[in-house]
Amino acid sequence: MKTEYAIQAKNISKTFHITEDAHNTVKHRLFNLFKPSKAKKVLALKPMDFEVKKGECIGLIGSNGCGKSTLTRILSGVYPTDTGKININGTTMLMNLGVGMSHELTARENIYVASSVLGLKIKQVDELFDEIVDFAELREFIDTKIKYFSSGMKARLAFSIAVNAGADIMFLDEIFAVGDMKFQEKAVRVFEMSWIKGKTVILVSHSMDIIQKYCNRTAYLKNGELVYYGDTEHALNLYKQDNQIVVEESLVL
Ligand SMILES: Nc1ncnc2c1ncn2[C@@H]1O[C@H](COP(=O)(O)OP(=O)(O)OP(=O)(O)O)[C@@H](O)[C@H]1O
Repeated sequence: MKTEYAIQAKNISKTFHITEDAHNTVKHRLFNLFKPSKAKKVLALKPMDFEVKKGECIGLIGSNGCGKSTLTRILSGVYPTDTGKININGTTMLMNLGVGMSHELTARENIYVASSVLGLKIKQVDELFDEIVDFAELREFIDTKIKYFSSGMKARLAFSIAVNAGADIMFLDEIFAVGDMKFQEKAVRVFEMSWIKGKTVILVSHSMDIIQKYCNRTAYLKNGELVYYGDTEHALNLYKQDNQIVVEESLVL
């Protein structure tokens, strides 16, 4: 039987160009007259191939700044890739703190915009609207601009839209680390359901337990490089080995 892929990415990479010490205030300019701003390149993702089969739940692990969010943003189309090619088979939704939603729009407007991006018609959004609002538990704030929302409220709204509007491929960036305890429990329950329903999930998490529990394969990133992609147990072991905490003997009581 032919394998069906949700994501096929070949030779993708990303470099960010940043300027350090931009002298954009008068004070800054005066004190730095003879010191030009420095341009710097950050190679956030080294060239890599990345494939996800339909219905898989893939873990993405690695230390802070190793490129996990950059990879999910490239695969979900938020950032263009510098090199290579990406084939996506289905609708995608990236869930992390409010990415993909407009801060100047209300929760109601964001529901309509995000759902239509996922391919729903206005009538379908009308039908799902109450379910999305109730699941997110945000009825009171439905006509509030989301720039006034807490990070947990934004994450709840994004999660509820994705789950109810039915994105085929979900990028969940630390989704279980936001929201209060009650919402986290609900998110876990729904997550298990959505997964069973055959959705494709790419799960970014610093929680080894969550990765171990849900992911059949895991990618381990280190300094922008994909050092391992395969068996979850093995990926977690490599990550743990690289991050063994050495406690100085003199500090041990
Ligand atoms: N928009 C951006 N502009 C410039 N540099 C960026 C940008 N986004 C990320 N970077 C840099 O790219 C590198 C990878 O960042 P990324 O956010 O992908 O890491 P991460 O693995 O998701 O980290 P964390 O676990 O802390 O969330 C870092 O060095 C970061 O500073």
